[in-house]
Amino acid sequence: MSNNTFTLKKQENGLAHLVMDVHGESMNTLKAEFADEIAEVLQEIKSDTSLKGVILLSGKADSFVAGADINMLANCQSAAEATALSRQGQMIFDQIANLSIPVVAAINGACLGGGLELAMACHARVCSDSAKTALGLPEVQLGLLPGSGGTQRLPLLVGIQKALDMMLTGKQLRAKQALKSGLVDDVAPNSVLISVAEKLALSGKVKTGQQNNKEVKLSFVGKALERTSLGRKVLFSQALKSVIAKTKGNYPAPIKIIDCVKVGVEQTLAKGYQTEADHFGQLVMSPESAQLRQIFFATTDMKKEQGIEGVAPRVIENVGVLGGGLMGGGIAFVTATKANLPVRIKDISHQGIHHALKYSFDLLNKKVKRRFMLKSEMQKQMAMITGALDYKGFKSADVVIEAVFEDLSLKQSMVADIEANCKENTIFASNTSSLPIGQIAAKAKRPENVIGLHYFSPVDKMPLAEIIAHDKTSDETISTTVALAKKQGKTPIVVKDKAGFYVNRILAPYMNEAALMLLDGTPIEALDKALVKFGFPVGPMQLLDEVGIDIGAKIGPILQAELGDRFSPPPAFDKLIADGRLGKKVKKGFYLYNSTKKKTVDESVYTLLGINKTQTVATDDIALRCVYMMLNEAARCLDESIIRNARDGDIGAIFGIGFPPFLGGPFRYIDTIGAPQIVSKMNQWSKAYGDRFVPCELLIKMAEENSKFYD
Ligand SMILES: C[C@H](O)CC(=O)SCCNC(=O)CCNC(=O)[C@H](O)C(C)(C)COP(=O)(O)OP(=O)(O)OC[C@H]1O[C@@H](n2cnc3c(N)ncnc32)[C@H](O)[C@@H]1OP(=O)(O)O
Repeated sequence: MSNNTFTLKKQENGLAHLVMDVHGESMNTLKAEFADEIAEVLQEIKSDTSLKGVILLSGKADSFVAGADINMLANCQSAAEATALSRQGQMIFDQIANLSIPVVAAINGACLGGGLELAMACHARVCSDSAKTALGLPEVQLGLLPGSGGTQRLPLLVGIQKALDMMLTGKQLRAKQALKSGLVDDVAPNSVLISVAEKLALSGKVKTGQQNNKEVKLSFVGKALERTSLGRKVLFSQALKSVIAKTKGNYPAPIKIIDCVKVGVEQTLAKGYQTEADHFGQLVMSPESAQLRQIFFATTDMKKEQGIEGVAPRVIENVGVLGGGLMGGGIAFVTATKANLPVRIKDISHQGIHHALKYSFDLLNKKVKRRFMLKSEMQKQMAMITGALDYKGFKSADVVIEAVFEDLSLKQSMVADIEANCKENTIFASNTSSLPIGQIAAKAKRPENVIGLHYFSPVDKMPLAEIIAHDKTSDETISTTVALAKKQGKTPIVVKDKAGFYVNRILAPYMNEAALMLLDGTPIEALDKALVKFGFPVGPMQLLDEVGIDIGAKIGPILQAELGDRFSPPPAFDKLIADGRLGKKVKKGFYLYNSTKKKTVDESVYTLLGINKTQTVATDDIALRCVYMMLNEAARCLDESIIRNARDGDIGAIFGIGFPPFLGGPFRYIDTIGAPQIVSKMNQWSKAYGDRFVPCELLIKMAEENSKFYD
């Protein structure tokens, strides 16, 4: 077998198949070292005058090309080196585009980043209708931009607006969407993909060389925006405005993406390519991209871990869910639709079952309405979810996930019910956010089967799951629960059974600090703005409104009892509960929830809490006081082995709380700032504001040694 990545195989019909297969790797990625090989293949194509066309395909069974090799980019030592890589990619793809015989890409599976840029350099594209087929330019999620011509080619294929939307969000298109947008020319079942691509290549309809730019179909408004200089001015300035509003200036890549497109459209393609390469080089070296790439590496590693090393998970065929509320409904949804497992819900009322079924129905129906899903597929998925008021149908459950009210004796009785009604080895997984798993398992006959499986709301969207083993949980239970969470599309972290586990434990002091500043007179909007500017998706006051002020108030005393006074709930907050001010769910919280779209603070909160509004804390200090409380607690969690390592702590905070991804998570952020600086600031604040700011032992030790969490 040849060791070449690219092989040209001539066919009897006069076409050649150009197969890309990076040997020894599960996925094709583009590496600089392929340049010579590609040059040779291109020369071979050019010199064979009998060739009628080329079909570019992947040698991997279910993926095309996953982009440029991110490791290669991470190893770049200078912006000039990364710019040169970009230039090299652009030049090679340009040579493909300039071939005088039709080159058609046959795409099955992931076609992302540089992979899509390669496909766009071909003269036409056909993709399979497989669920695995996804086309997109996700570079922005790595803090980068498409650096092999993507910022110039995509607008020519799908229009400026659609191209910006794809590149600024990194969203991936399924086959049908790709066809509708003009990104691909045809869609076919994978079994006939190559013959459809061949037919197209031989049809005489594929334009080659530089003349392959067909006109993008645009609506009337689309034409006005994209085909007039005034329209484009509006379009680009709106795009920029919306990017700045969304990123608060924390992410440089989106701004540079807009610039590349603008230069290519308003000036010349050549200048567009040059701008793309220059910006790409700068972004590869940016700290934001370095952190975002680390998140990719961390999550890729985590996909391979199985809970307890060397302990294989048991096969899961059936899942039960107790409680049809918001969490139960969400858990049933991801179990049926992502894990593809039949799920049986038990609730005490028909209404509860109905609620849970409706949760899935509404989400799936939205997909059907948008034509992302066939009605028959929706019916198939809905048929996986059934409900009952008793334990009928639970006998075969391998895992039962409990999502009932946060009440210890209720949860203990659920454990007893499952032990009585299910198999000997059925796992009982509790979705508690605050009760110790050891206590839930206290009366269990088989405590080794009891574990915590903590999801975050909304379950269908939030990517994290905390897996909490108490001291008697068996290793097999841990590995099996980790496997289930992964199947449900979650990134699980295994944490220790102590109050608040990891995520709520680090969130609580952050929220408390915001509440204390509010009680000191800092306006609600100033608090929220400061933390959104810092990079959180919402501010702490808005978060309290979303989660429920009563929920926050419930967890506080549990944490205080087990972990100490730094968790004592802010005084006067019980007045909010007494006032029925529970947050968004009752349309009464820190903000007003009337029909107007603009978010407005409910000024009556200040009177209720006896607050004299005066902003005395500077915006940066507002954010840092909250964040440093979180960092300190995260370091304590690592010191107490609540989390297994700093990586889990970073991913947990980013995926569970929305800790700013461009900062890499609490531990990477501590490394960036430096433990000595953090300890010194916290010592200052502890003198000014109280003992809660006293830095933990681990941070003090690290400050003394000037050491870091990561090498
Ligand atoms: C110049 C250009 O514009 C710049 C670029 O192209 S930057 C890269 C843009 N591309 C991306 O961001 C895609 C990144 N990859 C992914 O999102 C996912 O891997 C995927 C959706 C393609 C597949 O997901 P999944 O099936 O779960 O497989 P996953 O475990 O993630 O990946 C399989 C292997 O491929 C590797 N891989 C995937 N894409 C990679 C990439 N772009 N670079 C390096 N390695 C990559 C993974 O590290 C993993 O390696 P391993 O088996 O040695 O651990």
